[in-house]
Amino acid sequence: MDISEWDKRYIEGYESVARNISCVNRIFVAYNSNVDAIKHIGPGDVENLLRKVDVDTVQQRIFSYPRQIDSPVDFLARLLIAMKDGKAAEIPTYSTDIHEWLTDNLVFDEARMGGQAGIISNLLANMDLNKVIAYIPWLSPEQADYFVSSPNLLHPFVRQGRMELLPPAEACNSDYKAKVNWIIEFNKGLSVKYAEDRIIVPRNNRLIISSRPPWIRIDMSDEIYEHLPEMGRTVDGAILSGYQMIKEEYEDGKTYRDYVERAVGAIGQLKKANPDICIHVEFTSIQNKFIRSAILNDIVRNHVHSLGLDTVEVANALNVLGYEELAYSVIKKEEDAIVSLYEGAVRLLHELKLQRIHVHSLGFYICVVSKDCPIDVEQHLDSLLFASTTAASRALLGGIKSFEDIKAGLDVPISTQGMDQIEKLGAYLVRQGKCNLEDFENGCICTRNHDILIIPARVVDHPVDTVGIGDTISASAFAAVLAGMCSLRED
Ligand SMILES: Nc1ncnc2c1ncn2[C@@H]1O[C@H](COP(=O)(O)OP(=O)(O)O)[C@@H](O)[C@H]1O
Ligand SMILES: O=P(O)(O)OC[C@H]1O[C@](O)(CO)[C@@H](O)[C@@H]1O
Ligand SMILES: [Mg+2]
Repeated sequence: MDISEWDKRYIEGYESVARNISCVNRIFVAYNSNVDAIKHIGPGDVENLLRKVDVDTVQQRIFSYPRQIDSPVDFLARLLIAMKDGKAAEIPTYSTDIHEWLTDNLVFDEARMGGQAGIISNLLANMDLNKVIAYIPWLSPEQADYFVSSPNLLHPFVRQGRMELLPPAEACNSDYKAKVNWIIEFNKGLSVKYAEDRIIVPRNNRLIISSRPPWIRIDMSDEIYEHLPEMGRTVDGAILSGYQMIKEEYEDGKTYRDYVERAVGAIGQLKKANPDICIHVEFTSIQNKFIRSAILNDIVRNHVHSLGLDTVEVANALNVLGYEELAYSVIKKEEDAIVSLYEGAVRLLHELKLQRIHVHSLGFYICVVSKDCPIDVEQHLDSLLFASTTAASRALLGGIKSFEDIKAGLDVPISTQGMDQIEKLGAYLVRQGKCNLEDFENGCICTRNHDILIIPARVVDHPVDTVGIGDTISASAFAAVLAGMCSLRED
């Protein structure tokens, strides 16, 4: 299909999901939400910060590639790396020092809902889903304020042994404090001078400084955990994220094993009363390779149906699963990178025993689906087209306040670079005898042991910001897949 035919197919996809989305009864979302302190870096901002530290030390730190932020030098080193590559990254910090230094030296532009679970809960509630049940282990009054106040967005609360669903403002605990992450957004074309170097940012993206206060636990209270089967009975799907905050060791002697076990147990609890529940995990940039491997091998593998992630995260996942060569070819800027991305997604689908793996990249999405996925490829394509429309609207407007807002995304141009990229993948698939050109052109490819959906995505030239667009893509696609499943049950 050419761009005008894709435009028409996008409208069909949007309308199909708009008809079905009300079939979804409930979606459960957990664990992580935080406050995102967003700073849009402008000309001279980085140079000003560099004047406050020793630039030679920053240069040295760039070579050592810090995997956590303990100082302004670590922060500036990772910021320069991210800006130079235009790549998204999330780096943990375990002290409040950098928060204070950034507050004193950078000042943020806006404080907004952050965290995959927080962003996704608000998105789904604003899409008028029947019910979104959000669970945040550390829901403070300040954090509760960042949830949309809507009757369809509730939080579980156990009182006298009974579980109730309350608005977040009534379910919060004043003993908890807000967790604040810094989001440094940088725009394509921004130039930064440091030492003898000059960086020109190649694409809009963001660096996340993830605060990891000592009280953070990716876990559920025993009371909520015990009531999960009761809650899971009426839930069509669950979207789980935040596992990146699991640590190898804790001050009380517990280790990551305890929290991995609880995470797997919670998924088992959800399935207990509702074996058909569909589980999605939203992945992210995880600096600790050991934890990244444990999440994939011990939580996702065998327990999860659906995985959402971006291109770099596919490479990172392949790396810890032993496909180092393939991981490297995914991220090197060469002609066949998209072919490696597809081949990598196929390996992850089979290695992790998933039903679907949805990869979002700037300009195109690839979704590899197992043969036992309940919805057909055309319905699945609708969900990706709907997701791209929703993401484009978020990038254009800065947020989705209603289902109506999503339509604005249909006017965002389809990426011609994305079209060029997927043409390369199409040529490869036809050469490999995996499909004929017509199937490829329609975006739906059925091979012997998996199906593939490939779409060119709509891309906003100057997005309001980029943080959370990936969460938006994965969650709206997953909600649309659930809608497709529910509509099949109703037919
Ligand atoms: N300007 C844009 N217009 C449309 N989509 C975009 C734009 N910028 C980024 N995206 C999409 O958002 C995705 C970002 O995903 P990710 O890095 O997972 O972000 P996050 O985890 O912060 O939500 C990109 O892979 C791309 O598909
Ligand atoms: O790992 P953490 O600290 O929960 O942070 C997740 C980060 O990822 C995002 O959800 C974007 O995906 C940000 O909003 C948030 O700051
Ligand atoms: Mg993401």
